[in-house]
Formats: sequence, structure tokens, C-alpha cells
Amino acid sequence: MSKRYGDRRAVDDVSATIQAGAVTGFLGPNGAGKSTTMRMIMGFDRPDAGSALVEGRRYADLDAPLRTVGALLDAKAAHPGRSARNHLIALAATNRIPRRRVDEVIGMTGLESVADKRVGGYSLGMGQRLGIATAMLGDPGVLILDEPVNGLDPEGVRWVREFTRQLAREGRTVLLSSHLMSEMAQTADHVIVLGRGRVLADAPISEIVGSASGDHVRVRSPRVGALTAAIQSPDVTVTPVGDDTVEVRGVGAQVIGDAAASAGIPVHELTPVRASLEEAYLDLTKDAVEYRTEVAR
Ligand SMILES: Nc1ncnc2c1ncn2[C@@H]1O[C@H](COP(=O)(O)OP(=O)(O)OP(=O)(O)O)[C@@H](O)[C@H]1O
Repeated sequence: MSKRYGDRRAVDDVSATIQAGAVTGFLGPNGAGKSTTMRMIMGFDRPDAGSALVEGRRYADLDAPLRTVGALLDAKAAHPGRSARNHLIALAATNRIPRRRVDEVIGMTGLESVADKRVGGYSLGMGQRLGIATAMLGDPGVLILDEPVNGLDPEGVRWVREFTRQLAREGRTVLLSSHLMSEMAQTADHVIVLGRGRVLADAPISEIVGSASGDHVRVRSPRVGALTAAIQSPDVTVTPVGDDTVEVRGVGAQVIGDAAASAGIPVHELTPVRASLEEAYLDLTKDAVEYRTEVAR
């Protein structure tokens, strides 16, 4: 799909397939085009070129849209004067969804105690839970969640993680955007990264993290100089990070440990450090960030 706003290419020839039975993380800097893509999938915005199909059809052509795909796109979508329960009852009634499903989604999202209060008085977190309850109302096989953990407390963040993992285990398709990389690393199976409207990466999370340059082994030894000499080779880079500590790149912990043992060098720490999703993400998007903070040097 492609979409312009004025002379701005918000989404620029994006192609992707979101797999069932997995949580797909949708990442990208502010303004990268994530929300626009999600809105186009849900038929709220019309692409200038291309189309999005949900279970093989455009959103507008779905027979029972709410029962096919549920979305959280704007946590403030419910009328502020209505209660959560009444909001859900009205939606259920117009979509031929049985009334008991309203109580189910209220229970599922932990909204029982506030379900009869006005939505206008809800905290951001309660609004997010109501948004997720709304998305789940039709028991859809596909969920599109735009920053569902935004504004949630740690318990709520963990709940979204476990909830979305469960949805994927049930075989549903989950597309989830977030700026919280540590959270995404624990939630997503697969990641699509957008930058300036284009797809920068589309791969399993292990592959994305594995491609980052941050993997190294942290080594601490009272004879760190001798150990450095023992593992020296053109492929190995050793960076001092303290008097007796170095970061070693290009060789694994086992080789370093064996080299130390055969040279009789004591080792006080030998820690393989995996690159994080955050490092991989920052590597991928470094040329695509529009609003960068200048760090004083
Ligand atoms: N309705 C609109 N009218 C004009 N420009 C828009 C509109 N919606 C989005 N844009 C522009 O399109 C680009 C993509 O925005 P979008 O909200 O899709 O990004 P995003 O990846 O979701 O960002 P964020 O992480 O900040 O939510 C931005 O430059 C944005 O300013």
C-alpha cells in the first residue's frame, strides 16, 4: 500500500503478510507510518495505491467485520458520557453479537469494577483496557492493536503481554505496535520495522536481534593483558571497559575460557552478552528517524 498526505509519503509501497498464530510487532520511529498502515487495514483510511486484505477480503467487503478483525486504534474511541458496558452493549447489538459476550470481554480485560462508570472519567489505562475489550467483542481471529500498552502500569503491561501471547497460541493473528523495545522483545515472535513509510525489516525477532552488532563476551581477569594476547587474531576485537575488564567481539565464551585455562590465566567473569532488540532497532532505524534529540558532546 501507499498513502500520501499532501506531499508527504506517509506509507510508501509497504508490502507484508501478517502470520496467524503469532504476535507480529510493528515498530518504527514516530511518524514512520505504523498507525496509517493500521488504519488502512481497518478501512478508516483509503490507500492511494494497493490494498489490505483481512482473511482474503478488503475490510469493506467483510460480512461480519467485528467478528473477523478487532482493532484498538484510538483509546478514546468510546463516547465519554457512556459507561463501558453500554458502549459495548450498543456495539454488540448493531453487530449481532450476543449480549453475554459483553460480560465476557469486561471480565477478560479486568474492567468489572468500572464497567458501569462514565468512560469520560477513565484513566488512560482503563481506556486502553476498554479499547482491547472492544477489539475482542466479536471474538475475531485477527487483532490490530496500536500501542496497547501506552499508559498502562507494570501490571497492565504484563497483562497485555500474556493476553496477546495467549491470543497467538489460540491461532489468532496479532499485529501490535509499541515503542517499548524490552516489552516487544518479550511479546513478539516476528517483527516488521517501518522507517519513513517503508519496510526496513520483516523477520523473526531472533533474526532481527541476531543481525545487530552488539553481541560480545564480557571478560574480567586480573591478567587481562595476557588473556588478550592469548586470544589475539585478526577477527577478534578487544575493547577495554575497566582496569581488569574487556569486551571481546569475534570469538565466543568457550574459546576464551579454553584459551585462559591452557595459559593458566584466572578468569573472574566470562559473560556472553546478547544484543538487545533495542540495539538492533536503533541500528536499523538510524537513518530513518525524523525527530532525533541532539546529544550534547
Ligand atoms: N490525517 C493525517 N493528515 C496529515 N498527515 C498525516 C495524517 N495522519 C498521519 N499523517 C502523517 O503521516 C506520517 C505517518 O504517520 P503515522 O501516524 O502513521 O506514524 P506512526 O508510525 O504511527 O507514528 P507514531 O509512532 O508517532 O504514532 C506522519 O508524517 C504524519 O504526520
